[in-house]
Amino acid sequence: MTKLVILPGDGIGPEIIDASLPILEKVSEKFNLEFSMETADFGGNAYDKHGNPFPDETWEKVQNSNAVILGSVGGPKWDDLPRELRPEAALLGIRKRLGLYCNIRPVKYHDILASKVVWKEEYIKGVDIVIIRELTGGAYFGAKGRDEHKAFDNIEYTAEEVERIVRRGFEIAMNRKKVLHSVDKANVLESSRLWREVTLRVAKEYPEVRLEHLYVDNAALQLVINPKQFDVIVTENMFGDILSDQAAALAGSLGMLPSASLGGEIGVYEPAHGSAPDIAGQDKANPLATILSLAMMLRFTCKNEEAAKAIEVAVEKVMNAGFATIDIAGPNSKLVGTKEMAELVLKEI
Ligand SMILES: NC(=O)C1=CN([C@@H]2O[C@H](COP(=O)(O)OP(=O)(O)OC[C@H]3O[C@@H](n4cnc5c(N)ncnc54)[C@H](O)[C@@H]3O)[C@@H](O)[C@H]2O)C=CC1
Ligand SMILES: CC(C)CC(=O)C(=O)O
Ligand SMILES: [Mg+2]
Repeated sequence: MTKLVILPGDGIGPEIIDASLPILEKVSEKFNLEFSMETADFGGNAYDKHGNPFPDETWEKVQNSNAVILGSVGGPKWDDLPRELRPEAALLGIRKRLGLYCNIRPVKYHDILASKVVWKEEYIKGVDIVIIRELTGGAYFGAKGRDEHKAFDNIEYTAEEVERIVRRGFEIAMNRKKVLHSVDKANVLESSRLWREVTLRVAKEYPEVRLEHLYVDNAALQLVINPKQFDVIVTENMFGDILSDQAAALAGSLGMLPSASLGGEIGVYEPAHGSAPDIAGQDKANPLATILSLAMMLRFTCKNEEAAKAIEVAVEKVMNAGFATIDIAGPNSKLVGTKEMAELVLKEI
């Protein structure tokens, strides 16, 4: 029995979660897997109800689970709250409390997106990148301060924090093309100099892996002009946050990017995107990032590769049949909404 806690969150969170969960029921029947599911308040809606974006009851449920399925949090309604009460504080909080230092964000180009992406097909066909983002360190968690005239957010990393994430990078690279790009800003930042030193030290244990270092500004450029050179990218928290949104353009939309946050006993699975207030409540959101995050849960928490693949293949089939939500639709697409897209995937399983 896999105990799941579902945190729908804010904005498009509840609609993408509602649409996607029936797929898990179907997978559980087909592959004889047992799940229990409990829903809990988290994010802006939790603040409205409890005065706390990450209520104790939610934390209790999370601690008693094997995995968390998260929609998305945040929105303009909560933007003026003090930092510790904002929905985003709950997100950072759950990552830190569960020790989820390793965020895996796969980015894949599908041929069907040719008319949607801005690249000529020869530059992008075959793009298949895994971004490994450090998730519990750096500027989002370092010392912060503010007075009338000054504000700061420290980028802080220990050698141990760098080593464990970089090691994940090498391990994943070993199982793929044995090429690892480490992204830093070692020409300017002390934290990046440490990052690079540790990476070079760990690299000695993986002589088969070709290691390349890139400064983050150049990495942003290279992702646009020559994305096919990348296979596995490992980087610190904020760089990974920014580069993964940028890389989502290679997959046609943020709505195509799933993620797994790992490192402790309990994994969190969530789309890489946010709560998309601009399209919330309109049945427009692409649920595929969430659906593909369920596949990652089956792979990493349930260790059931067959079930994970079944979801990924079903998504592929639906896309190949020309169905698309508006964010990935081209002139010849069959336009569908959030619910219908998820139903189509379900039918393919
Ligand atoms: N993991 C999380 O819960 C995250 C939460 N946020 C929060 O979300 C709120 C909105 O942030 P934004 O910067 O606007 O980022 P966002 O990721 O919510 O949206 C950026 C753009 O991508 C589009 N988009 C996002 N997901 C989509 C989907 N599934 N299908 C189709 N289009 C999609 C949106 O419509 C928007 O145009 C903020 O409060 C932010 O703090 C942002 C990122 C991650
Ligand atoms: C609150 C942010 C760190 C969320 C985000 O942008 C992300 O995890 O990608
Ligand atoms: Mg982000």
